[in-house]
Amino acid sequence: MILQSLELKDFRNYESLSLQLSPQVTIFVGQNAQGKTNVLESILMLALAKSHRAGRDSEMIRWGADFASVSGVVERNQRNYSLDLKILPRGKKVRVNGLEKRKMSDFIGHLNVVLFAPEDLMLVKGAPQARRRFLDMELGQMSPQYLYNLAQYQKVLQQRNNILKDSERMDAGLVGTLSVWDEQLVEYGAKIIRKRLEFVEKIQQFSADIHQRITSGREELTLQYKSSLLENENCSGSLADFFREQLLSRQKDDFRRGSTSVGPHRDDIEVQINQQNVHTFGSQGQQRTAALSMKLAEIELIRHEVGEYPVLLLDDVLSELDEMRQLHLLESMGERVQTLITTTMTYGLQELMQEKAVVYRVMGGSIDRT
Ligand SMILES: Nc1ncnc2c1ncn2[C@@H]1O[C@H](COP(=O)(O)OP(=O)(O)OP(=O)(O)O)[C@@H](O)[C@H]1O
Repeated sequence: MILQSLELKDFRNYESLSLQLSPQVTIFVGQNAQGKTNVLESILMLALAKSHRAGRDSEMIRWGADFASVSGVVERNQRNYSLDLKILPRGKKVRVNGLEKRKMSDFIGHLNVVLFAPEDLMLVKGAPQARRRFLDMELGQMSPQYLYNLAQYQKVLQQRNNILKDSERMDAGLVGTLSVWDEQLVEYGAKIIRKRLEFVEKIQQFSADIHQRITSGREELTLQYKSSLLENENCSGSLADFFREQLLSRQKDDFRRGSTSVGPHRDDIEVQINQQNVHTFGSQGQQRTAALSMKLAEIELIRHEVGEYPVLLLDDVLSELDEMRQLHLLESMGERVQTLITTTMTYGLQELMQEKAVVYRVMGGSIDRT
């Protein structure tokens, strides 16, 4: 799929911006804090209606403005879709081909993106939270149902944790509602785990192939979804039954900690190279290569699932990779994947890409073609 054009109004440091994008490579060059990442963030908003870095949506409204808007035209399956997203101080409004959509899930998924930022190189080395985010971002844009289940799960989890934290100050009636929250937590949680399991199995195949290519066959990469709820050899019932049972048996502890100790919000992906856990035993280089393989696998998985390549967003990441890994990244983009790159480098990359890239210079919230 191709994002043909992008228009911003009062988004971050852009008062007004209108851009045509190359179907192949577009490079945004500029010094720090000029607005390069803001452009990629706005594209992420068109894809996911969610930013990868803003705590609250309203942070993206240009200071002093009433609202922000992001619009773009996406070509997929030989059809064009115009996507509009308006960010208000409270809430968002979205339209597809001019028609307002009440449910975000009817908007998300028209544009698929894979974002690769320097922090993604910590995907394997970093905390489990980063790997859960990886799962949620990709599954979320491929499955509106997953996104819905996740949002419901988070809401219920929050309610349950509020009860656990404040039980002493609450009346017994309210504490007694815990079992109602438990039931909902089990319902949404089991669906999330099943979907994540399926996703990890699929992405494992792609990332193993890519990793083998990058390491010239020396390393075998395996990914496994890890959840304490999947270790239920002694329980003959379903995943939901085991989850329910675990919530009950850990209830006392959970009250003491003031939080819920079991569920998909505690799960992880175990990454192994040649049967060794890379998080614990891998070298820095192995951890970075494994992360690169996982991100590149996302591109292939989306193509496999939705029938077209996603748009690849590379946020200042090339300078973080050595030449060999850079080459693999650029190779896998090839001619097939529309790619948008931000960089502070004024040499090297441009020379490498000059023939096929459209290059924009970014300075203080304005963009000029070079
Ligand atoms: N809501 C907002 N309104 C106006 N300006 C904003 C807003 N939010 C962020 N900015 C400005 O946007 C700029 C940061 O832009 P961005 O994060 O895109 O930088 P960048 O060019 O990617 O830099 P780097 O190379 O350091 O990552 C800062 O100057 C910041 O003050």
